[in-house]
Amino acid sequence: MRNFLKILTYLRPYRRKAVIALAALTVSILTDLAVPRLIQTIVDNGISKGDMHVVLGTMGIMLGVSALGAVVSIINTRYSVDVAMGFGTDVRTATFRNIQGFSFSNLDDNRTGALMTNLTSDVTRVQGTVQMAMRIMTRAPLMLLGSIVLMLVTSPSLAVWVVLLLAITGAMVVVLSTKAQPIFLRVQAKLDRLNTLLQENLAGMRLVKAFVRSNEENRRFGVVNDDLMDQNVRVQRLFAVIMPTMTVIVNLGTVLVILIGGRQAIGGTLTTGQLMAFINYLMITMFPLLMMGNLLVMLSQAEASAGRINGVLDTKSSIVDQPGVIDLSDVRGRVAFEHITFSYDHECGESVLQDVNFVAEPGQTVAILGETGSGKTTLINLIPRFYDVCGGRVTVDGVDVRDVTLASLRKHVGIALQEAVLFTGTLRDNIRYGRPDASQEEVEAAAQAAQAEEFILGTPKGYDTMVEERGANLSGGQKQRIAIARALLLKPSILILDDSTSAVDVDTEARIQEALLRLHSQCTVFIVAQRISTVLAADKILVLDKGRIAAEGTHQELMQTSSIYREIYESQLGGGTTNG
Ligand SMILES: Nc1ncnc2c1ncn2[C@@H]1O[C@H](COP(=O)(O)OP(=O)(O)OP(=O)(O)O)[C@@H](O)[C@H]1O
Repeated sequence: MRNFLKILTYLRPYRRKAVIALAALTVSILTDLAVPRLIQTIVDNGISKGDMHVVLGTMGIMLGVSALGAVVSIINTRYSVDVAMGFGTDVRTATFRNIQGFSFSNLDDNRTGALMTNLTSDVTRVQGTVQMAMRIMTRAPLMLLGSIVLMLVTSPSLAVWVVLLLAITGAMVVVLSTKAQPIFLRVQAKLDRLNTLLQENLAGMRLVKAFVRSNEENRRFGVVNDDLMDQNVRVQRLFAVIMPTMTVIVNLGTVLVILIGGRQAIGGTLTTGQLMAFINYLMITMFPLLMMGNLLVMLSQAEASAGRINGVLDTKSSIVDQPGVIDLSDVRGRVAFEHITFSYDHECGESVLQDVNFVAEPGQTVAILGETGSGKTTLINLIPRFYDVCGGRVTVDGVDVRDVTLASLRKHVGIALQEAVLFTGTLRDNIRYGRPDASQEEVEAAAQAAQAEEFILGTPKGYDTMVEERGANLSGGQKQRIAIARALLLKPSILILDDSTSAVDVDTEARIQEALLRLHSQCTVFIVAQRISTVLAADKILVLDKGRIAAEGTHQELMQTSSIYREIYESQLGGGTTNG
């Protein structure tokens, strides 16, 4: 229960409402417990003695008690719903906010599907359990206690038998729910797997179709879905046995009470009213006790969910501002890599970058070339400090990127990521994503430089055209140009284009480069490229090979000095233009 109890700290703002809900619950229990005693009075003092006044008077009290019971029940439900919903919303918000603070490395460690499950079904389950806790879960033990006390007061000798029966039933409930617990946890695990599979499938539906893998996907889904069904069937089968068994026990208990109580009543040591009260107490005690079985299972599910939520909530971003760091201001754009070693492994095991050294002077265009997997994206990700290095340091204007605030560093770095991610909203909103206050003129200027304006104005609604989920209504090249415009709008001192013109035709790419040239004096540009035509005009070309800089220089220099570069050049442009 450690995780569930820990997450209950989020109940703190709702303490007052929780107390009201529990107070209302206590009154409602008292009213429930009063009814059998009132029936006893009606039978013993009214019907047996032929006193209609007692019958009518006690009935009046019963009605009043029932009405009070109904009112406090409504109050209890209202307040417990308020508490549970508020609690659930706060936990969801806290989890979401913590995920927003995740570093790239934290995101690498957490699968999207699992995070989605945390934010949806896990939070809902914990929230549901809190609501149950304030209604039935507290009710059951209190009811049990109250009934036992009242039974002992009514007839201690009969109560002893009933307490024995309750103890046996309680033990059975614990045994059965302990048996059911692992099955319920397995159902949960299967459901999580189904969610992850569904999410992956729906996100990649186009790929599934393109590769004609629907049958295989149907089979995969079928396996997981059948698995879930099997587990659910096992749970239901267990319940099919548990519920009738419990009913038999309740009935046996009633028979026992009638047998022993009947004898006492005939012998004159127990009144008929007391006997009836006993049977009623047995009923109102047994059912909450049986329900405790379900509640124990619910608690263990909530514990598992709370464990997963706590896992996310306790994850601290691996990239944070160190104490005493300053804001980076007035950036000129000199970027230096000094003996950089980097690994994705938290323990800095296998290196992806090794002893990388270079300097990009303000206003220079630095192109990074290299075969796939050579470490190009990894290298540029170190400039905005998406990851921390294992050795060496990355500096901007001579300052280590770890010695300035993340927000101020990233404000000066515009980046168009390898995969152009767009959000639902208008094209304008997407371009303005990093600077929502930008004017229309600024948006247009950025779109023009990114060669995006022509296609934007070609759409019926222009800048107001809605982008569908993940930019589904745009072409790859259009998405890339919006992503470049988005980066340019920041007017960054350092601009990073990570293979972000790969889906754009060569002419458009050349026009984007011309526009970037005009920005030269204001901005240091890093271009990761696969196409050599993209890098010919760069002030400096870095050729990466298995995480090391294999060659560095301008196009002309590299044609003289680097065989790897010459090979790439020959293979792509083979004897064509040598401008640059
Ligand atoms: N998030 C990550 N976690 C672990 N390993 C990674 C991660 N990202 C990249 N790698 C590994 O690091 C190496 C360099 O990857 P990187 O993406 O930097 O290459 P790249 O040169 O940009 O390749 P491409 O041209 O295909 O984009 C690869 O071996 C890759 O498998």
